[in-house]
Amino acid sequence: MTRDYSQFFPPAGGGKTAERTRSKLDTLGWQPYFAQQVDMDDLIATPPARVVEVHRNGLHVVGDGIDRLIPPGPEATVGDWLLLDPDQPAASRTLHRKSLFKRRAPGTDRRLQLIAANVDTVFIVTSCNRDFNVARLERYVALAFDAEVTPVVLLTKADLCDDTDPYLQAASAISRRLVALALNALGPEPRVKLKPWCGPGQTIAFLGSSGVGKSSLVNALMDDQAVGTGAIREDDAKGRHTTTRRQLHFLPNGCAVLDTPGMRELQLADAQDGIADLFDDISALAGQCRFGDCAHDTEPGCAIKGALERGAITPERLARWNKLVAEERFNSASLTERKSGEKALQRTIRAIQKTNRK
Ligand SMILES: Nc1nc2c(ncn2[C@@H]2O[C@H](COP(=O)(O)OP(=O)(O)OP(=O)(O)O)[C@@H](O)[C@H]2O)c(=O)[nH]1
Ligand SMILES: [Zn+2]
Repeated sequence: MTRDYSQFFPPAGGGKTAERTRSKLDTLGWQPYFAQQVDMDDLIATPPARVVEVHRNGLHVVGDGIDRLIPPGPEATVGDWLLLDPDQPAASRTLHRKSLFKRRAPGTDRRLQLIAANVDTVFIVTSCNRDFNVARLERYVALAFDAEVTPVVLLTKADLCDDTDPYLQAASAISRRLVALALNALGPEPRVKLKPWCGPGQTIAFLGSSGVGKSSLVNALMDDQAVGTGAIREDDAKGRHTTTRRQLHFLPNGCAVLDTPGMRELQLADAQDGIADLFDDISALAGQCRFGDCAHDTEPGCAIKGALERGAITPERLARWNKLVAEERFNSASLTERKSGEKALQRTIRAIQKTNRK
């Protein structure tokens, strides 16, 4: 179904303005998915604005003629679209998301931590060298599926590698739904090869270990407008905000790049649905075991063991599935510990700040 949403845009000042509004919003990543959630009255009273940064003291939002900090209130993260209530910004409505990277904090409250919203494509970056690791790639692909974001695997440093085929084959074998490309992250190649996912209005993000070429790729997409690497720093011990770059920034062609510390720290925690997607064949088999709590070990009527014996699944893939499931459990557990550690640290920092103010 295609619909013309132009009617939803306020015609204030004539057609030219409406067009300008639309194109400004388009370059911020406004898509029919969001437009169909609002009617004309909403749009006039509460113009759309996108969250480009989350600060401790509020949300930085950008829209057509909007570039401001609003107080905390809306449950939103970087990449979210708000209908900005000009009189009561804290009461602005968050539109339904196309996709969401999140973490569920385990423990009693199981609070949801929102990492990044409305990413269209996530580039999972690794290099054609010893960084390459199928198990790690699988983990990232599971995360992407869980977030409902399209994953594309990028194998960088192809220029330093004699034969990229084995890497490409191993990466492509992870899922039928996965595209994998080998390239040189430096120079003009990324602009050409990544074009299908980096058009105006698209939102992209990068996942991968340190040193694989994520910043180089962004720089290459920026033309020659260099992005300072390491430009984002966390609040320092005194609680001063030292971020120097927006977490959602825009390429000259109107493609949005989402880069948050949270994205870089994403673990497998809560990628359960993604794992099920990635190993849909094995997950389906697990559901057919005679016992609901089958450990796929010595139990009679185990569908997974049966498939293994028939050669329908390989022992290697089964081992990776087992490992992912185990890691997922481990990560969820260690997150609780990490969280309580963080809270204790924050309490200490606050106590120090208080003493300093006296
Ligand atoms: N020859 C070659 N060098 C590359 C390629 N990609 C990255 N490099 C180099 O590898 C180093 C690390 O690249 P970065 O872009 O900083 O890697 P990163 O993933 O952003 O690393 P972090 O910022 O630590 O997360 C730099 O010296 C790059 O010039 C590539 O495809 N070919
Ligand atoms: Zn079983």
